Amino acid sequence: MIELEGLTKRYGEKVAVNNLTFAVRPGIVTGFLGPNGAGKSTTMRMMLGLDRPTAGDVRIDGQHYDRLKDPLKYIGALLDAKAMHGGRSAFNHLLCLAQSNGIPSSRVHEVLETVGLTSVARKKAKGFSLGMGQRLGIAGALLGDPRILMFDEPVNGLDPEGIHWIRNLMKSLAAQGRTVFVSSHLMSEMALTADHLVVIGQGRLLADTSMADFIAQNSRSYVRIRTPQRERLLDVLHGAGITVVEAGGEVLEVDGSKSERIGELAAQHQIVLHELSPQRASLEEAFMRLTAESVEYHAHSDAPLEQEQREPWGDGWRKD
Ligand SMILES: Nc1ncnc2c1ncn2[C@@H]1O[C@H](COP(=O)(O)OP(=O)(O)OP(=O)(O)O)[C@@H](O)[C@H]1O
Repeated sequence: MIELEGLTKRYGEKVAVNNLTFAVRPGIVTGFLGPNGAGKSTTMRMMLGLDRPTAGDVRIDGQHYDRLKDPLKYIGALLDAKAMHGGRSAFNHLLCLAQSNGIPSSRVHEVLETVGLTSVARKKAKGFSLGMGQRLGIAGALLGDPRILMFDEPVNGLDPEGIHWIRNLMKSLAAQGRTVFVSSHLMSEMALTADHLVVIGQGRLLADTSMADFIAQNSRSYVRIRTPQRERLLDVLHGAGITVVEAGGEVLEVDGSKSERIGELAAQHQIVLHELSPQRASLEEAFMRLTAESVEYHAHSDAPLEQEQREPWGDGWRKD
């Protein structure tokens, strides 16, 4: 379990993390979402004692990170896959980590096998692709067989097979009762992996809820209907007190989840339906809806900005 209490980090005037209170629980995968610059990496760094909070507290199984004896046995983390000595082989990189944390060297072979790097274990890490580097970082996180795992953008650079592998790995770690905390900008992937979500924007907590509730609370659910007998169906639905949004052509939309009722009414009145499908927004839509106001950097695909609106980080970007 990871517990945050009023966690705050300021860099000068900038409040990177603002009074965050939440718990990351064992047995499930918790996704950590937020737009660019929301404060995710800063929060994760504070969890690992790499940044000191300006205020508040974060505890790993009830203790501060810096009080943990052999911390890799409590919490394993992948923050930056490139943060390793490129001149060392994968094996030696892991061996150094193991030796400095009281972990038997036999464990190095096990984790190399788990992440699929056994055949390149003696090769220098600087020759590794981004995906291989991610796998080596994950091996380091698993080395101490910790109860808590934290991954910052773990699928970055992985091919589809690698993405599938890490999804299953995270799910199986959670199924073993471990605490799994993972950030990603890949919403479709997060939707398949996480059971619970913590969402932040501009350093503040925006949501701490199950995946299903998050999507339900931040999106419109409706039924999409296609019929060649549009006018007849409209009359029937109006007669039954059902409000219809007309989407053009053969398509009608009805807010809520009334597909059974609509299907029954259509059958009663012998109206042909070509489609009757309940629609639920994707995690991506729900996320964009919730975080729209806390996105700091917007790309504009319309007309180019006037010169005076441009900012030094590049054409087409504007800080609101
Ligand atoms: N060392 C630092 N000094 C000054 N400002 C910093 C520092 N580290 C982070 N920040 C600022 O704090 C804010 C949060 O940054 P952070 O990297 O935690 O966001 P993030 O959610 O991880 O973003 P991304 O999704 O882009 O990786 C940003 O505005 C960033 O510029």
